[in-house]
Amino acid sequence: MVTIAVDGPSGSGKSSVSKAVAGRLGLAYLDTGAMYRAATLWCVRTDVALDDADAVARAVREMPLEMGVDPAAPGVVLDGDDVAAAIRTTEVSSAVSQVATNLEVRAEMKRRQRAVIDAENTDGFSGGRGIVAEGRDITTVVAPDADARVLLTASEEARLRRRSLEVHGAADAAAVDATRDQVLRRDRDDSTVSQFLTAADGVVTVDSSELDLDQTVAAVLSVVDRLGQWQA
Ligand SMILES: Nc1ncnc2c1ncn2[C@@H]1O[C@H](COP(=O)(O)OP(=O)(O)O)[C@@H](O)[C@H]1O
Ligand SMILES: Nc1ccn([C@H]2C[C@H](O)[C@@H](COP(=O)(O)OP(=O)(O)O)O2)c(=O)n1
Repeated sequence: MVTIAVDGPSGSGKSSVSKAVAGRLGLAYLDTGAMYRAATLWCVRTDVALDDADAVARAVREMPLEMGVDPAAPGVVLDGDDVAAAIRTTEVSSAVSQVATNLEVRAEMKRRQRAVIDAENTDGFSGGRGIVAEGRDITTVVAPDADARVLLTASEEARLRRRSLEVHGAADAAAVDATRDQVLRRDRDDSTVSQFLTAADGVVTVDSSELDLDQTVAAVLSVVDRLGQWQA
């Protein structure tokens, strides 16, 4: 059994690369960013003011969230409702840092994420062969004991271009400008509570600026091969 931890800034390729790595190795996949996004949506839907830190923490502790861990179809179910699309809106992207910088929320998320990681590393009905978990603090806080820890980076320009293509279907100057807030401002806010811009001790950096998706997946797989003391 194995845990692979992947952190990095917005648009570095964490989700697409981690899903592909999990698929290739037959592992489960946990998108921890989706959990913070779901927490933000939950506050919005239950009329909790995002600037009321205590109320947000209380709401998140009670949030009925189920995270799917199949890399081919990682569902996000909030109070029985499939919110996979609803958590990707610009409204949620713009607001999520306010929830993610709440330290009580982070403690609750760490507890839930750890439970998923441990379940996937336990023999039994729900247990599998291991998991790839990605986010901002997986290599440092949630799973510093992971078998392989990767910081996925890319230049600001590459990250803006990718996100712009994804959200607006174009990467001209206007589209890139419209993406700045949800990439650069968000990273600035998020980096006040997590270290994902530089690699912590023992974490291997993979820079994807000049790589395409397949090359980035291959680079992460080679880190896992090199560091992994486990049997595939
Ligand atoms: N190495 C890469 N080269 C080109 N495009 C990439 C690469 N990695 C990711 N992408 C694309 O960039 C976009 C953002 O990737 P994503 O995995 O959502 O990043 P993150 O989870 O780090 O925010 C996606 O459309 C994805 O297909
Ligand atoms: N482990 C994590 C994962 C995400 N977050 C926060 C920071 C991000 O702004 C939001 C959303 O994360 P997500 O990975 O979906 O962000 P991207 O748009 O893919 O870059 O959650 C966090 O604080 N800690």
